Amino acid sequence: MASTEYSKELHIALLAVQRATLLTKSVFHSHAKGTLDKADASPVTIGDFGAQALIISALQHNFPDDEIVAEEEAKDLRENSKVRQTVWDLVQNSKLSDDAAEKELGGAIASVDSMLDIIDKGDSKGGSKGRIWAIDPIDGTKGFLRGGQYAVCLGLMVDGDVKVGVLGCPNLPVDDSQPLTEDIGADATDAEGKGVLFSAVQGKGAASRPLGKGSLANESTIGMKPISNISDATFCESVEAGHSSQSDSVAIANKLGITKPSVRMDSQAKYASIARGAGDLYLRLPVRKDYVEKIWDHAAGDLIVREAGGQVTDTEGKRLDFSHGRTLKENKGVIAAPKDVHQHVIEAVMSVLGSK
Ligand SMILES: Nc1ncnc2c1ncn2[C@@H]1O[C@H](COP(=O)(O)O)[C@@H](OP(=O)(O)O)[C@H]1O
Ligand SMILES: [Mg+2]
Repeated sequence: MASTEYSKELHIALLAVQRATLLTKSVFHSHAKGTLDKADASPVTIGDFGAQALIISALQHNFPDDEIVAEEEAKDLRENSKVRQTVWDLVQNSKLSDDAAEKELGGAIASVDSMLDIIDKGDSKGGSKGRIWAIDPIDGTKGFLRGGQYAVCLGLMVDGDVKVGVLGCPNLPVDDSQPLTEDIGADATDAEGKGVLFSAVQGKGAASRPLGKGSLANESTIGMKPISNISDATFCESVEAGHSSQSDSVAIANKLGITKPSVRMDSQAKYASIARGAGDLYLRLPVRKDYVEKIWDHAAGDLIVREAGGQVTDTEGKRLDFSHGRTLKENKGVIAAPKDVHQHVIEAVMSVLGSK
């Protein structure tokens, strides 16, 4: 492997996200087949803890001095021995079939207690200094439960700037050119041709590759689709009406002359989908004034879209600012679009939101 800046970080992040995404898929299957005791805990809880443990253990092995901001803490696992055992069994059985890759990630976690300590390493306050990884072990909780879209997300920030981003999207099609539809992920977990790892390094472009099961398969460069006429654009938004205003998005679409209905999907799969040109715009329009977005919900997707030729800002046109701790407290909502139409979209967004 050529050693350019952040190439080791990218390589480890890809393998760590691959291993964790495969774990979440196996939880979904065991749950669907009834082999996971439903009384124990929700499959999201189990998948979240397992994926977070696997990613942090890989980061600690390779980058022991880095800080980590992750969504979960081990408190509930420390208090519930049955769920703890379920997660521990799963983590022990989640190995990549490529032994060399598994070794690069540091191999198995030593004990159940060290697994709990590893999960709790994700408690960094974040901030504007140093190397900080942001992890969302299962983003799009609701999508995961529906058998739809969800993503395993990992980003590296250095001095508040995202340098590396990786998204594991097990239910998106491998084929970058497949058009975006709402049911793309529904029940697709086992289907052929699903499962993608997206990645980007600052200044080096964005790529996709099949999720696979062993060594990392060949990557393809991805890029946003040029739009000659904004009225032909396809936009994505959350499935959850509580996460993004679906009435404001209709008004913004009208203003831009967009007639196609939105494509609704959960998770950062939205960022990935527009980055590969399967859709054009991603609108996330605040519903509650007091909600602050979390950095782990955006770090990887923000970089992947920008490296694919897009611009990502909040609803006022300000770049997402990852230097303020665990949240994006200086931003409201997200607007992602190809660079050359982004300003046009922001004007429509500001006009609709400003007139409310
Ligand atoms: N009121 C709100 N507004 C915006 N986002 C919210 C929200 N409440 C929760 N979220 C975040 O929205 C994420 C899912 O985004 P999306 O709607 O794009 O799938 C959730 O991540 P998790 O699923 O990891 O909890 C959660 O962090
Ligand atoms: Mg999330």
